[in-house]
Amino acid sequence: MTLVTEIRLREILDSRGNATVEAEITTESGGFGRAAAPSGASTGAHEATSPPAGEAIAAAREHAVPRIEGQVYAGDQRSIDAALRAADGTDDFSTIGANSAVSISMAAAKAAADTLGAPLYQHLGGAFRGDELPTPLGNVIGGGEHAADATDIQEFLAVPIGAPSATDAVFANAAVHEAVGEILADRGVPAAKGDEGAWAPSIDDEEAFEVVAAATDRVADEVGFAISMGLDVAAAEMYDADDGVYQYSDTERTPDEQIEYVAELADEYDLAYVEDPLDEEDFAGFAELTDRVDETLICGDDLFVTNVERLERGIEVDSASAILVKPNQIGTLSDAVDAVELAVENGLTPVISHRSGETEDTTIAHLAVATDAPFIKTGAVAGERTAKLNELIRIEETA
Ligand SMILES: C=C(OP(=O)(O)O)C(=O)O
Ligand SMILES: [Mg+2]
Repeated sequence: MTLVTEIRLREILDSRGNATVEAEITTESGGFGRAAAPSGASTGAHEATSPPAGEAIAAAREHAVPRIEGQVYAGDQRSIDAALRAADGTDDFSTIGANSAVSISMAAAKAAADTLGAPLYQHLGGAFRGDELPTPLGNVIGGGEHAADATDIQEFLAVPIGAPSATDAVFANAAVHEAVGEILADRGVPAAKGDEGAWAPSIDDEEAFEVVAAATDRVADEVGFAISMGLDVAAAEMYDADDGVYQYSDTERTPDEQIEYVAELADEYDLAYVEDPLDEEDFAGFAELTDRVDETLICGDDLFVTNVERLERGIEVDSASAILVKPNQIGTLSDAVDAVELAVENGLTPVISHRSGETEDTTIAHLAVATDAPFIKTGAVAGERTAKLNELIRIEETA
């Protein structure tokens, strides 16, 4: 039986060394699930609220735990997530915290899978899910809010679109990361790493494009399949709403100039993917850019924040061709899956994603496989990133 008998909550460390929430759930027949909440640095203004871990845990113990223990079945994910919403009583989880909610939601799914003796992706995706595995987007150079004194654009991503398998794609991204390190060294550029394990050199965006293009070309030649480039501009972080301009280190761009700039980059570098090219309130600007580019996925992260209401707004005006899905942006697995389903019904590509602050938790690898998402964004190297990538390799072996 999957009746939840016990929920334990504790503070653990995330990859930035901050406290985050970990949940453990035990079921009546001894099933066990453990999950932890990630945390963002370049968070969207419309994300669910995550208070400090200690406060979130205290609130969840008071409001949510008594409503679930002995009363809700872990295998019934919708009921678990409805109980979390009812316990919280707000739209944005500001009572118990999205960090408490998402860790309990994910731990329940894992406890149910354990009780059933099934892998998590199978429990979440069911027997008749598709058999495609997601292609990983690997962050190889990063700046913005994820590193000091580095690029303006937050993420330069390797996109191994021609990889014959997810495993080949994972290794290709790591090879691009290594090649970027070598090319930077050849140029005499010292580089530490940012929050997600990507190189964080003190170079301008133009040089980063050159370096990543050289690295993807070099590795594509070695592995014999196509590797494109992608970006997360995280443009909301550089948008100055008072002046109505995007602030770059060396220049500023009006919204029209920003659209022009990103469209030119997409053309010049054959970008397969651009996330958050414009401010999180600019549904119309996103739509203009999506219309301008042919081959480039335009993805909304801060724009949609995994929220079906914001996604509906974007669908009405054709704002984007892809949506980033981060379970902790919205607070439960059910809400995240609803966003994936609405996106797919309307022709948008779902991209399941990590946060810049992560743990060893591997739920998103299973979620991506369960939902047949074509892409997963979870870094290229660093332990908390390879935890998910290695899980994908294991899943590919058995799925
Ligand atoms: C992963 C990202 O960063 P953060 O978790 O800081 O929002 C992102 O912006 O896509
Ligand atoms: Mg983003």
